[in-house]
Formats: sequence, structure tokens, C-alpha cells
Amino acid sequence: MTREDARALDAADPIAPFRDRFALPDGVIYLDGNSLGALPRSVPVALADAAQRQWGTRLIRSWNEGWIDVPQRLGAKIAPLIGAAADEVIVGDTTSTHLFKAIVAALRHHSGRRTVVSEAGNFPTDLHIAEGAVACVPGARLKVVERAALADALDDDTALLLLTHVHYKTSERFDLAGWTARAHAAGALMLWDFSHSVGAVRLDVTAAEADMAVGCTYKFLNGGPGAPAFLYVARRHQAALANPISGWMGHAEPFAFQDGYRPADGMKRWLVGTPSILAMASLEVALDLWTGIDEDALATKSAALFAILAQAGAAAGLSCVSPADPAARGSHISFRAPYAYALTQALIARGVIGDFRDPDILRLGLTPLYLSHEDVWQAGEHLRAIVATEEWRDPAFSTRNAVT
Ligand SMILES: Cc1ncc(COP(=O)(O)O)c(C=O)c1O
Ligand SMILES: Nc1c(O)cccc1C(=O)C[C@H](N)C(=O)O
Repeated sequence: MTREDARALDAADPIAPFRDRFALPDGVIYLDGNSLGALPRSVPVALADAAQRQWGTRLIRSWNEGWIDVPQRLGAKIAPLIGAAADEVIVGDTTSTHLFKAIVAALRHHSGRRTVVSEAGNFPTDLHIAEGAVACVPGARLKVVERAALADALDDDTALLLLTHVHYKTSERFDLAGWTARAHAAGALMLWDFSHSVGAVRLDVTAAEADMAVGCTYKFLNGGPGAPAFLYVARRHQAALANPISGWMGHAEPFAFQDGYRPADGMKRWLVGTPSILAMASLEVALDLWTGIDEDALATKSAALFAILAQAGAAAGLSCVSPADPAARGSHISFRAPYAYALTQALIARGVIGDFRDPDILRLGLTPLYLSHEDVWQAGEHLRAIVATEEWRDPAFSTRNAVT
């Protein structure tokens, strides 16, 4: 691959015009959109409107002028990105909070079954929350096993299988329909974490018959730091599953101010407290960017970007831990090296922002909306140069930050 080859791919790229919709700093090649997505140009405008006009001028009247329905409205905008119906998704809280609600709800629903199964090495919050959730349900327990042992771990005591669809470190992707079917065959419900999948790969919860899913919106969806998360519950389960955090916003009539809790119908019962309006304002316009995006073009570009870095990594002698088959991975590429931390810092010093994942992973996010093939080719050249010259050995690159 030469710079000219990369430029030729850019010239033919139907997604290339989206780059102008993002405000990216000069001199930076941003390969961390799988952790914190870039800033859409529409966001500061929307935030100013939400603060100055909606809050400043309209004051409390804004609750009746669009604020109160924002969790459902944004849920309907996320629904097509996961293959759900508009009334099967709600936005609010964090992914961690949604995980807690969904796990406890599944355990209480399946009162004869007591076990939640998940994968060793899953994203920490999934396992931490599962640990806390089982502690809230008498007799419940968490079984965490290696990926190869997952199928055998499902038995007639399994209430729920909890998996992260695309692995945050390696980019390995589970077969959505296949694993959902395995959970169902064992009599369990299936809860997916789509944090590294939504906006990165094509998802179809309806075809896969998934029961529940959660996900972050500040990664590939570019909602902003700490943007509210989403929860999907298949319509067939909505009446039977109960939110254990029975807050007033999930009440059938919050403004009747009753003492007793009566859950709302549909996804509204999964709300807890007052939606974070400024964060929602940012997310809403970020989601609007996805209207009309061709998912096939997105997948083709993600695969092309991956191939460029896979080639550069191989030329540098790095070991790639992400699957070679595009259908078996998400939209990031990871390399394993004992000096991965220093390598990440050396890349950042050259303006290529990726991240390090303990203990030895260099992770590079491939966000087709705002990366060009030439950007990624250039990043690959930096990677090769840093390895070839052993630039990463500079002691300045070994000082650890709090957030990596
Ligand atoms: C798979 C996965 N789940 C959950 C989270 C985070 O959850 P929260 O938004 O609650 O911090 C992340 C990333 O931070 C993640 O990668
Ligand atoms: N949510 C994050 C944060 O608040 C600080 C630093 C990083 C994050 C992340 O999102 C990490 C990310 N989920 C990961 O896959 O590693």
C-alpha cells in the first residue's frame, strides 16, 4: 500500500464527505473513536441552543416542549442502528446502570434459575455489575468462564447469558444470532453489551431474537463524554420484565405524585430519574448524522482501514490479536507487544492517538465516518518507523497516566 493507493481509495469512498461534519484538530490522526468518539460540528450549536434558549429562555416550560420525551425520542433514533423497533429502545443512565437493571430483572423473571453466565475478560464493568446484581437476588450466582467454556457453562440453572458482542481488547465478535440461540436452547435469556458494536458493525436484534441489549453512545455514536447509554428490551418481554430501580420517571404517571410504584407500559418503565438534558442534546444531533448512512459502505471501509493497519503492523513485526475475518471482528485493531504502553505513547507524541490496554495491547479504533484511508496509511507509517527505530525506548514514553 502506498500513499497514492490510499488516496485512490479515498477518492472512491462514498463516506468521505462525512469527515467534514466533525471538528478534528489539525495534526492529529484520531484512532480512539472506539473509546471517545470525535466531536460532531453540530454538537456545540445544539448545546448552545439547549443551554441558552431551551434552559435560559424557556426555563421549565421546556419540559413540555420536548424534554420529557427525549429518552424515547433518542431510543427511536438508535433503534435502526441495532435492528430494533422504535418502541424497543430507551436512552438514559449509563451502560453500567442498564446492565444492573437488566440482570436483576432477568433473575427475578426466571425465578427457578439462579445463574448468570459471562465471559472471563469481559469489560470489567459488565462483570463488576453482574457481581453486584447477583448479590441483590437471593440464591443467585455469577459464573465467569473462558470463551471456549461458555457453551458448556449453560445449563438448566442458567437464567441469563451476558456477553459483550465485540471484545474491547481484541475486537473479537460473537455471532449474535448463534449465541442468542444457544442461550435460548438452554432456556436462558440473552443480554448483549453492544458498546463496541453499535455504529461499528451491522446489528439486527430482531433477526437474532435477542432479548435485551445495552450500549454506550460516546464511542462510535459520538454522543460526547459520558453521553447517556441505551437499553433494548424485545417487545415480547416488555410487560413481564420489571425494572428493579423503581424511580419516579418509570412510573405510569410520574406527575400524579403517588406513594406507590406502578410501572409504566413499554420502555418507559426502565427510566429511573430525570433525564440529563444537556447530554441528551449533544447525543441527539450526533445520532442525526447516521440518517441514510449505507451500512455496507461502512463495513467495506472499516475492512479496508483494518487491512492497511494489519499490513503496517505485520511489516513492523507486531502480533495482531484481532480476527482476520471481517465478520468475526468489530471496528478496531489490536496488537500485542511487551512494549505496547511505550509504543502507544510514542504514537501519541507523533499525533497518532490510540490507546493502551493492560497489560500489553496497543488498540487502534477505525471509525469510517471521519478517518480517511490516507490518515490510516499515515498512522501505519508512524507505527513502522517507531518500531524500526525503537523510538518507543525513550524513557519519556514509559511514564504511566491515570487514564490510558
Ligand atoms: C463493553 C463496555 N461496556 C460498558 C462500558 C462502560 O460503561 P459506562 O458507560 O457505564 O461507563 C464500556 C466502556 O467504558 C465498555 O467497553
Ligand atoms: N468510558 C471511559 C472513560 O470514562 C474514561 C476512559 C475510557 C473510557 C472507555 O470508554 C473505555 C472503553 N470502554 C474501553 O473499551 O476501554
